[in-house]
Amino acid sequence: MSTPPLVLASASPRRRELLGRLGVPFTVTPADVDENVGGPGMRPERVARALARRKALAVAAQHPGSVVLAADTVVALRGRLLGKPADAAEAWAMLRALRGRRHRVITGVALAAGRRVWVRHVVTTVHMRSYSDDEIAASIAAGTPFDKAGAYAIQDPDFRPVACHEGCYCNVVGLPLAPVIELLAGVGIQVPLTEPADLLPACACCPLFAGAPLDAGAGQ
Ligand SMILES: Cc1cn([C@H]2C[C@H](O)[C@@H](COP(=O)(O)OP(=O)(O)OP(=O)(O)O)O2)c(=O)[nH]c1=O
Repeated sequence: MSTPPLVLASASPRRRELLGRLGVPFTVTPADVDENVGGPGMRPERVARALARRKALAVAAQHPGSVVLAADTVVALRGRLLGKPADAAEAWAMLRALRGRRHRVITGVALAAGRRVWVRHVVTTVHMRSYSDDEIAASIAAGTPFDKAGAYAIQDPDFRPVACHEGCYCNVVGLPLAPVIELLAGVGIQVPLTEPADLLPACACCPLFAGAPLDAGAGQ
């Protein structure tokens, strides 16, 4: 049986690069959806899952016969949801609120085939270091915050705002590969992993990338 074509429903260069590392062929069609979902009290997991689902189904409607992968990343700080900052003032507020504290990053992942859709999510706990106001200003001047949930990039080689994280690193960058591998297998797309025995239970994808920084980096 031939495997269905795979479409990544994303405009994110980071998601494109992470999926590319799995070695399965795919094309890209960004999803254009309303990112407002639920009410103010909605749990971050539900928001990330609902938006990933919405993106996958929107692009699946344009690609009958393909399977469509989409994701959505949100940052949750003490019950508040931080999305992408609208302007420099919002980026300042987010980076000051996150400074020296712990928060959660949740990415919802959805795979759609026609009108069927499967959804997963992954949570990573991130501890920020106590960076200075000058470092925040430099990051904003570089333009890094504006397409990132929470106004930062864990992969930013200049700012390096994260002290440490627990769980999946790729999840923070925008695409946790363990559930992606599982969902693709479910529709008959096998990822050519060579060393599955080496994968850690806490994060089945990060060891694949040890020592290999993202080319897409922080700014793109
Ligand atoms: C927290 C964090 C987020 N991000 C990025 C991942 C996502 O691209 C973005 C969150 O926004 P999303 O709305 O999840 O995604 P997007 O609009 O960039 O792309 P698309 O919907 O087309 O797939 O923030 C990082 O690159 N590094 C980080 O450390």
